[in-house]
Amino acid sequence: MASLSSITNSQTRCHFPLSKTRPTFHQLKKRSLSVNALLSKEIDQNIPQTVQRFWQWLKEEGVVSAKTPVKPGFVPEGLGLVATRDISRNDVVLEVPKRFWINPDAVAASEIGSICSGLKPWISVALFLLREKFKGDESKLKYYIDVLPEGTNSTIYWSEEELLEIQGTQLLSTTLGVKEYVQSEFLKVQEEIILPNKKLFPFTITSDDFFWAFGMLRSRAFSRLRNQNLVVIPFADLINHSAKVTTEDHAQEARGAAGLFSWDYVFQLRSPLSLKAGEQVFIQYDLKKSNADMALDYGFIEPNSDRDAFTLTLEISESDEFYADKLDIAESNGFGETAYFDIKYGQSLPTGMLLYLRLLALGGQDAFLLESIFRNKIWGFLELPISRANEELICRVIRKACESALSGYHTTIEEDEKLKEEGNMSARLEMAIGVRRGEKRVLQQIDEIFKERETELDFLEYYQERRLKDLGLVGEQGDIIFWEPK
Ligand SMILES: C[S@@+](CC[C@H](N)C(=O)[O-])C[C@H]1O[C@@H](n2cnc3c(N)ncnc32)[C@H](O)[C@@H]1O
Repeated sequence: MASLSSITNSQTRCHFPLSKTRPTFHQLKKRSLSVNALLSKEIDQNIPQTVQRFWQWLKEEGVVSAKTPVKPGFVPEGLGLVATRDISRNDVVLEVPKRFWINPDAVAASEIGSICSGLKPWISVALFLLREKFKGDESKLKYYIDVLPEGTNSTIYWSEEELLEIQGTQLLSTTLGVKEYVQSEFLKVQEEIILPNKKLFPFTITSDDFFWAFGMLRSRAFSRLRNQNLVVIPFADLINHSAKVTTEDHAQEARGAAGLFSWDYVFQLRSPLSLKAGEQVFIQYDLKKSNADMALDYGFIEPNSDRDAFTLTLEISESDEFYADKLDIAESNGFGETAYFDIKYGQSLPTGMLLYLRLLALGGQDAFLLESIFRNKIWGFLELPISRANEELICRVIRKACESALSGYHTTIEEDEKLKEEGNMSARLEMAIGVRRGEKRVLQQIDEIFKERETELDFLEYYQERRLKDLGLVGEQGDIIFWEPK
């Protein structure tokens, strides 16, 4: 669903103690749970007034009608959409006309359009959302804003104590990087837009407010629509995620009825699964996201290991005597000075990773391959082992990196598993344990791959041997071929 990865995707490692400027977490709004089987056409009376008013507003605006087969309900994931009758797979469950969409176009057409025109899209939408929130009764989106939560379990809202639970993880460094980025964007927008335009922003916007808006966009915006990279769709954004859904194409823009007599673009959501009345409608937010991404963006993770991942960052060192040649080769083959490889649990190493590693480790007697006469062929050579020394160095460096990363976590996999078995923990601690266990499992998997490779070093075929074979000077069994003079 929301894939605001373009906002930032920092891989930088940051360290404790945390910066003191960190914003504090908004308390999650307590929204009591109630039944999820909402079979009547009217909304359940146990549901808070805010949700009832929102539903009423949607009806008055013609967004929902007797034909709409879903309505808001309280579910374990917070608010969600519940089927009011049986729904077949691919049935349209809701349509929201364009005039309700919250996106950069809506900002441009609003009172703050002219002052937001040079801003990053997400910042302009965040300001718009905040302004609507502060306008209260004056806002035409009031009933929608009233049903938005005060936060999520995203790691950007975790306390210092909670963040200690993800010590040593990539999730921690990404979280701190994102927080630093959002905070600096806030200070900039405060100075350049908010404070100089008191008439348009006649209220105080704090860093916590800005983080709230960022978290809402990150967890609720749809990003894969045609022409729409960042759009929040009231009502549609009540839909929750389920791992049971394995397809992603549930949302689309279509021409449809935007009122009793008008037609416009509508955002259309289809159910990926067939459902019985009373069941919750789910979608798949993003198949590609790791559990760490899910924790940061949405504030929940999946329990299975499919989303366990670790990003390996490899870099051509400027102090490498062959820096310029290696960089040239990397760049000619779609890489750069730094390369990021997302390694997933249970999957083979990403394409290009071994080649990039062999390039990084190239030196000594193999350095002749860096000469310009080999420039067009070198990437092909790197597909297979170059020399024992090269392959051995790769194994050593990677295994050492895994060992060092593994030593940065404050618990072992076994300890995490024991804690998990004991159960009875907060959602955030459960996420922390899941992510740190997942990262360690991937690191162990990487270590295993290179450990096994170390045992094969004597049996691999290297560049020189292949070359001699190509020239017909070595037989398939490695025997030297002699020529008898005729
Ligand atoms: C697009 S909103 C969905 C509506 C939301 N449940 C609400 O109460 O407003 C996304 C947020 O819903 C929650 N959510 C969605 N799917 C979930 C899941 N499978 N497990 C836990 N929380 C989920 C998370 O807080 C997430 O950030």
